[in-house]
Amino acid sequence: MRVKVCGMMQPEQVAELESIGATFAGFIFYPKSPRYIFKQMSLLQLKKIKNINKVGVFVNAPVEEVLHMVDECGLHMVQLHGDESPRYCERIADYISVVKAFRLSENDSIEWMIKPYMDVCDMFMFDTMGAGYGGTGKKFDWNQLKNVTIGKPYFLSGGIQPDDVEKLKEFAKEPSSKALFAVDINSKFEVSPGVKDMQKVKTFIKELS
Ligand SMILES: O=C(O)c1ccccc1N[C@@H]1O[C@H](COP(=O)(O)O)[C@@H](O)[C@H]1O
Repeated sequence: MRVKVCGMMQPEQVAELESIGATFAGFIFYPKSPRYIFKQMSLLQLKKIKNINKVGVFVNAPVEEVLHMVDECGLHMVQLHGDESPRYCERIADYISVVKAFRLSENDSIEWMIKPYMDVCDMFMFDTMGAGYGGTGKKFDWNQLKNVTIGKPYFLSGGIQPDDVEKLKEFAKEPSSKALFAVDINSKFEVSPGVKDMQKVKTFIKELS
């Protein structure tokens, strides 16, 4: 199973990701996040990272700013984690692959939420609704995804933790999980915001593969 390690802030830790089997590194471009990339990494350091797919995570940022960062930092994919409209996603998707994140509450109709985005995004992400926009460390009920036709590859996110490996393997076996593209990990693997426990990340990826 592919793994995206999100909220990376330390160049030395990013450098390790490929060799331990991660597919994507996520960088948060949301200034209000404790994982805001430019708190600990310079633009030049980010530009120099070449050995892993770089995903930029944005929250309601102006389109021009997102596209500027895509070019400046050499991003491979953009994750839109705010309240971005389908038209907004479409404008970004003209230039780069777009992952639209949906923050789920109990009883949300996923089919209804994703429908307007179906033709304007490349992939989806499902995360947990909470205070703020992401990095809540909380899980939603994955059963909400059962019996839903997602129709696009998706990332499973929200509070995924080191001891979730067996649960994830079981989830991936469900017929309705065939669109599961990758697992997204973040705050539950941290020593402090933006500083990952790389041993935990390594063990998780190894056990999951
Ligand atoms: O991590 C953040 O600070 C953040 C801020 C704003 C938008 C998105 C953010 N992170 C994303 O949230 C998911 C879930 O994180 P967690 O596992 O619940 O901590 C994470 O993978 C990021 O993509």
